[in-house]
Amino acid sequence: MNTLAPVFYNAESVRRVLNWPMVNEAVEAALKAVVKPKAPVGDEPMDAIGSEPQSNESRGRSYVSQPARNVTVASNDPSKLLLTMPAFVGNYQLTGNGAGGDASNVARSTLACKVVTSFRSNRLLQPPLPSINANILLFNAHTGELEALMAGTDITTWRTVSASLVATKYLYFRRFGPRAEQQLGINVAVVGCGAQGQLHAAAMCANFRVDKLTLYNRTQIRAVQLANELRQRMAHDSDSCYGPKLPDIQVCGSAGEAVAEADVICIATYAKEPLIRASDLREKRSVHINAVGAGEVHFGEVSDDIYQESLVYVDCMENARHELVGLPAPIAGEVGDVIINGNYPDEQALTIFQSMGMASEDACVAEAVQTALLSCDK
Ligand SMILES: NC(=O)C1=CN([C@@H]2O[C@H](COP(=O)(O)OP(=O)(O)OC[C@H]3O[C@@H](n4cnc5c(N)ncnc54)[C@H](OP(=O)(O)O)[C@@H]3O)[C@@H](O)[C@H]2O)C=CC1
Ligand SMILES: O=C([O-])C1=[NH+]CCC1
Repeated sequence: MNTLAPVFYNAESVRRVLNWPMVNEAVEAALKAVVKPKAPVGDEPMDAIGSEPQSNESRGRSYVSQPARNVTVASNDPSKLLLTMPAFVGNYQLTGNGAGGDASNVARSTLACKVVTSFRSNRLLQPPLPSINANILLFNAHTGELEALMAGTDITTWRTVSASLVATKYLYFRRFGPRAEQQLGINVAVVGCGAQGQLHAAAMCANFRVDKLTLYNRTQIRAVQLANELRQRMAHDSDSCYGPKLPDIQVCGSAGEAVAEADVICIATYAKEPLIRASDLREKRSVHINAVGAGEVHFGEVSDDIYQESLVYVDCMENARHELVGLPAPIAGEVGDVIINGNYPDEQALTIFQSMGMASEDACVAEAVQTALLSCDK
């Protein structure tokens, strides 16, 4: 029997404890946990006759149960969607770096279900509302009781941006060396300056040494507003999280112009047609793209000729089988596998992180947020 009523954590409480070290660590844990262990050499015949490879749990590794998300079309308008995203993440560890002062290395387990709507017409309302609205149910992983209902809109934006940060660290920086993310300056382009694009722009500058940030948005005034906000915020916070030199921030008239000199591109729109093409990218490739948005399909906003030249990585191979049908390139692997095994791309590679968004990321971040909030109350 549930002896305590579930706690409600509103958006303000959640925002109070969100920080990049905490979210990045939780998202990295989720990305690693989805990786299925490879059967050891010699075990293949067992797998071939239908036995499951040994589970992550039995090897003492983290593991995930994450069924394909359920999508409900929420009116006659097929762009209004309700997504149900459950996940269990078992046996994962966080060092506590940023997680509310809880520095214990104990293994954690998390059971959660995010319920999220994507109503892109919300931005046309007066006043506008976010396109994505989410709430997360957090259960006691041992008893199954509902412990908390947590506002999940900010968690969705932060964990999605964090997945791009983690992918950039391992798929781009680590090709140049073990601490390249602390040493190398990069040019970043952000295409689409909605909720996702805004936080991608701020977070890239807060987590990496960004020399130049180029912004493109279909409605240009939003890119101009974002550029002004970022310049003000960075000048104000210049001692804390940004590198020795503040980035040069430019607003561009086209997506092609924005990406022309970029090392790292973040694209997060609802566009169904490609906004960037291979001819837009600089000739000496060595470029990484975080492809975040989804129009009709996840991969509509980047052209086929870019995919065909790229190594494409995903957050979760199993989800990709459902959600990336028709992807114009083979999938090279999972980001978590690159983190675990250190099999980084070559320096000159063109890489894409095809971000679908995982319930396990929401679950791990929500658990870290809950831990941080509980430790604030002590
Ligand atoms: N991978 C993941 O885990 C997640 C992905 N997403 C996806 O990220 C994308 C952005 O979400 P979010 O930022 O919250 O949405 P917003 O509504 O806040 O922003 C939408 C952005 O897309 C632009 N846009 C829309 N249609 C077009 C078009 N046809 N051509 C060019 N630009 C267009 C808008 O430009 P304008 O200002 O001109 O309207 C705006 O910049 C969505 O596809 C969403 O589904 C969201 C959450 C998680
Ligand atoms: O992963 C997620 O939460 C979402 N992906 C697209 C809309 C919301």
